[in-house]
Amino acid sequence: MATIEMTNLGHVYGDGHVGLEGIDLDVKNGEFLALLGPSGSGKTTLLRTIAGFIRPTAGNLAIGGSPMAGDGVWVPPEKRALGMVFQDHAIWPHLSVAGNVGYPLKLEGVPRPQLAKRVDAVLEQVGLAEYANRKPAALSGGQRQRVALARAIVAKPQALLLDEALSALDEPLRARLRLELRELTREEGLTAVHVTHDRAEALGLADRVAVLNQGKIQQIGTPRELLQTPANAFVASFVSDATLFPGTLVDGNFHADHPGFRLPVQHGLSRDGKTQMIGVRPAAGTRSRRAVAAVAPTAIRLDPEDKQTRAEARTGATLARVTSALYGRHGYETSLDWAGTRLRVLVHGWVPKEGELVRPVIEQAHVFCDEVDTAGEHAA
Ligand SMILES: Nc1ncnc2c1ncn2[C@@H]1O[C@H](COP(=O)(O)OP(=O)(O)OP(=O)(O)O)[C@@H](O)[C@H]1O
Repeated sequence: MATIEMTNLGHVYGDGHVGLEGIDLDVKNGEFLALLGPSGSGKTTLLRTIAGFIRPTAGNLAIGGSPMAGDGVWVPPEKRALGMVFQDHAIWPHLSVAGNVGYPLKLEGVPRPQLAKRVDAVLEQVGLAEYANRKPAALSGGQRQRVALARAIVAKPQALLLDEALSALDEPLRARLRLELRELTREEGLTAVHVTHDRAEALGLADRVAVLNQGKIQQIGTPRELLQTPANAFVASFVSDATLFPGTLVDGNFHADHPGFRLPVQHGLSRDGKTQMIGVRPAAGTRSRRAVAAVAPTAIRLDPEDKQTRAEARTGATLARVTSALYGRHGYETSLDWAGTRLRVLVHGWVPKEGELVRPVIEQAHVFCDEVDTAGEHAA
């Protein structure tokens, strides 16, 4: 277990592609950190840079307080004492389970009795004690991934690096391994960095999550912080499925371009009531500027179709039409067409029907300045 410190870390690939830029990230001792982001955001590049498979073109990396890369220092991967698990559980088919798990210790020249003891202990931890003599071909996908995990931790690495390690597994096995992985890293006090594009997995598993986009960190925070106080429109949209509404901020009041958008509370931060407008940071001396409001699916109430909504529709009010409603664990995940904007809403207590006319009531929005370009890109 160790800290991992990155300062202004960057990597430009040989063809000029920017993989990472200006990464400042400190992973604490024993912390479980998830790297989350869309495809091509730099998650794998960052993990491979920590592992030592990629040499950064800028900045510094230290593990356990020792410099690994930067300022003329370069420590190769095999000298970094890290455990790695990949998506495709690269284990050797010709070795038994115990042979696979003990391999890193054998390379280190650990004496046989000591090696056998440690292998037994780790196999016990991952629930494979009875499978020590089996060949990988006679194991299930989940069991093979447990072998890969046992092999990664057997030599007590400084940190565990996981690259989409659970992504190839089906639910509910994946959910079970997620829990086991968390328990195991806690028991061993392991520092872990886990790459995933699965938001639920990152939020459910990690102490903190670093959200990446286009090679840069957008926000680092606890799952709660990312959901409650997203740093920008990208994070709100990617992490919470927020719908983005471009508009203008005039003297601290947000005016959306969308004809139906209303924020009941304007001017500032009213955190006490249900209706909030958070995160308005108007630039000094600027009275009017473009901005974007991010509205999470949980921050909108839908009033179902009734006499009143039908009457409103006749008078030209901007109502929304339900395009789909999927039953989920937390309610109906509902998509709507709201005057050309695709709106996502989580509905409780009633079942929205396709084609139904409903009235969206926005209860909370995060408003961000300076992000109209990003907003345009990510608006649904
Ligand atoms: N070998 C390479 N040469 C040039 N560019 C590369 C190379 N590998 C990755 N890239 C680019 O670097 C950026 C980051 O890629 P990376 O694989 O780290 O993203 P990722 O977030 O892990 O994506 P995914 O979830 O699809 O695996 C992308 O724009 C990608 O096209």
